[in-house]
Amino acid sequence: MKLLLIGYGKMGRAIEARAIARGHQIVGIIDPAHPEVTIADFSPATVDAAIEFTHPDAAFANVQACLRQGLPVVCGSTGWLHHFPEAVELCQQTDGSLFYASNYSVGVNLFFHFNEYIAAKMHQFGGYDVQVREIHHTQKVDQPSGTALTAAEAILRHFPAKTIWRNEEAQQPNELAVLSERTGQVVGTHIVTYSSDADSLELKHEAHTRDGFVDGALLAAEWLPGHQGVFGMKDLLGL
Ligand SMILES: NC(=O)C1=CN([C@@H]2O[C@H](COP(=O)(O)OP(=O)(O)OC[C@H]3O[C@@H](n4cnc5c(N)ncnc54)[C@H](OP(=O)(O)O)[C@@H]3O)[C@@H](O)[C@H]2O)C=CC1
Ligand SMILES: O=C(O)C1=N[C@H](C(=O)O)C[C@H](O)C1
Repeated sequence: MKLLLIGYGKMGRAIEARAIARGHQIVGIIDPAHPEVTIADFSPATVDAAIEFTHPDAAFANVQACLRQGLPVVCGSTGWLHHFPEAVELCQQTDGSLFYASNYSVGVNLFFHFNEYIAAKMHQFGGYDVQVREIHHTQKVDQPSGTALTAAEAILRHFPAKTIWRNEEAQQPNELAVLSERTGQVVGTHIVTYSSDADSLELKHEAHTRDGFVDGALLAAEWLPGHQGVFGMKDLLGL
């Protein structure tokens, strides 16, 4: 496949290496260090899919540019989802292809799946409180992490005792604490803890390397061309 990389940081470089090893061709790299190359230079004739891992402030404009150019786009950037409804609308208007996941690792998507199940059961049986924690490297600019927010939003949907999340300790019983920690080079750890006076149940995902994110993003890029609309890992993995 002919891939356009948007963002050439930790994820962009790791995706480049893995993509080439899988036989793909990198036809362009969009990087602030080379402002002369822009998304507008590419078209469906030259690109099968774009893969976007940049920055919360840059992602939406990049997704818009891809959709306007008719490029299927796989986006992994976090911290821009307040614009997601606009991205969905533009995707519909342009008959485009957009794939988004706050976390591309298969393990995390199973973690999301089981978290939804457990949240619903905990609500049904009662007696438990719940908290989300995420730990990442100190270069991460957004908090809470996109992954923690996906897990928190699922808890709000399936565990109605929690109606709102906050990025600190809960002050009221209806508040879901989503706690963030930044330390060292931690790739990404997410923990959901359900606790009662009697016992605790912890669901934990710990990324050891970025390989899981990279492989998932490449799988999405291989799958997306030919699929029109807005998709996520549930579509790809059949969850
Ligand atoms: N969904 C998932 O599975 C995962 C998501 N992420 C998310 O992906 C994003 C990137 O992560 P990561 O690679 O670790 O971050 P890095 O900071 O290592 O890399 C981001 C890169 O994007 C560049 N950049 C900034 N603005 C633009 C722009 N307008 N166009 C093109 N490139 C730009 C930066 O350049 P410069 O430094 O010059 O500004 C930098 O090289 C984050 O939002 C992170 O949360 C990360 C891992 C997994
Ligand atoms: O910035 C990161 O590194 C990561 N970001 C994503 C997030 O915000 O959830 C995914 C992963 O945890 C790594």
